[in-house]
Amino acid sequence: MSSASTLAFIGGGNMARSLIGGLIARGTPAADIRVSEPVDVLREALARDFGVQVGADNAEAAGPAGLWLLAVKPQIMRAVCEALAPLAQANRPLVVSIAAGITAAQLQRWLGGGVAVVRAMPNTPALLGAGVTGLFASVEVDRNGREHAANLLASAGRTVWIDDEARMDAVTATSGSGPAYIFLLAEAMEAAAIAEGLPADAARTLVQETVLGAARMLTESGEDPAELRRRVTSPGGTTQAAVETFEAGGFRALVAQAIANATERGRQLSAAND
Ligand SMILES: NC(=O)C1=CN([C@@H]2O[C@H](COP(=O)(O)OP(=O)(O)OC[C@H]3O[C@@H](n4cnc5c(N)ncnc54)[C@H](O)[C@@H]3O)[C@@H](O)[C@H]2O)C=CC1
Ligand SMILES: O=C(O)[C@@H]1CCC=N1
Repeated sequence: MSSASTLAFIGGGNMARSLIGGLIARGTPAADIRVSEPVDVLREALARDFGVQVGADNAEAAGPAGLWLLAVKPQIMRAVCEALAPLAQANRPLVVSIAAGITAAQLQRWLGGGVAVVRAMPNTPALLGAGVTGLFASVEVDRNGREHAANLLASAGRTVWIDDEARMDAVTATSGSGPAYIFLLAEAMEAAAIAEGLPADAARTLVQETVLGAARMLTESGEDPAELRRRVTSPGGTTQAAVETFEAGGFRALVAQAIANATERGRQLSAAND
């Protein structure tokens, strides 16, 4: 018998862990979360850290659950879904997939058709409740299903509905992968600070707090990033010297190309794993 309140994670890797951490921190009872994960150490860590029910059998985790959260890699999504198709047809759960690229139509087909499918693209700050998730619902998802999916992901941070599924690859390239871009910038800033003679621990603290402070100004002021940047930039000053260097090096075009390539990779993941 499946229960609407029980949630099954199929795959208990990095992103599942971040989402589970967010859910538990915001009051979802651990007893309502079941996780299926083949790697022993990951399974044991989830049970130890969050108190959730764990196992290695996908159907066993999914059987009692009204909502399935598919958190496996795009490359194995087809095999995982096809193995769960009889259960999906019998129980008609709400299925939420967080896989990059994989489309609602593919998930539908692999699960046997007629299943309510939501595509969600969260990001790892979900662990702190500071994530953001783009959501797309297939036509089979009713109002309750949309609310259920949105409430689930709201425990990870803010949610944004996307009407055109084709744009989910752009969401993935912007916010799904986005934390890695900020971490890359932090790595580069730290290395540069050390090269300028700062001790490593000082460089780390300075970069960490700068990223945090800038992110808070961006979100809490609601102001345009260009205006916030302008206020740091004294004419003829140090910031101007740095920003001109970024611009001369093609920073904006590089960011645009990086996000375009990530978007294209989403499409390729769909085609390659069909
Ligand atoms: N890491 C991230 O920042 C984000 C990842 N995603 C998506 O989340 C999904 C998972 O990504 P990660 O957590 O990064 O990868 P991961 O590799 O950390 O997690 C996937 C987990 O699935 C497990 N697994 C492998 N075969 C399985 C099977 N047959 N049944 C059940 N579990 C199985 C693996 O052992 C692994 O722990 C991907 O589809 C990715 O596109 C989405 C948003 C952000
Ligand atoms: O790199 C990836 O493919 C996944 C999807 C978004 C973040 N990580």
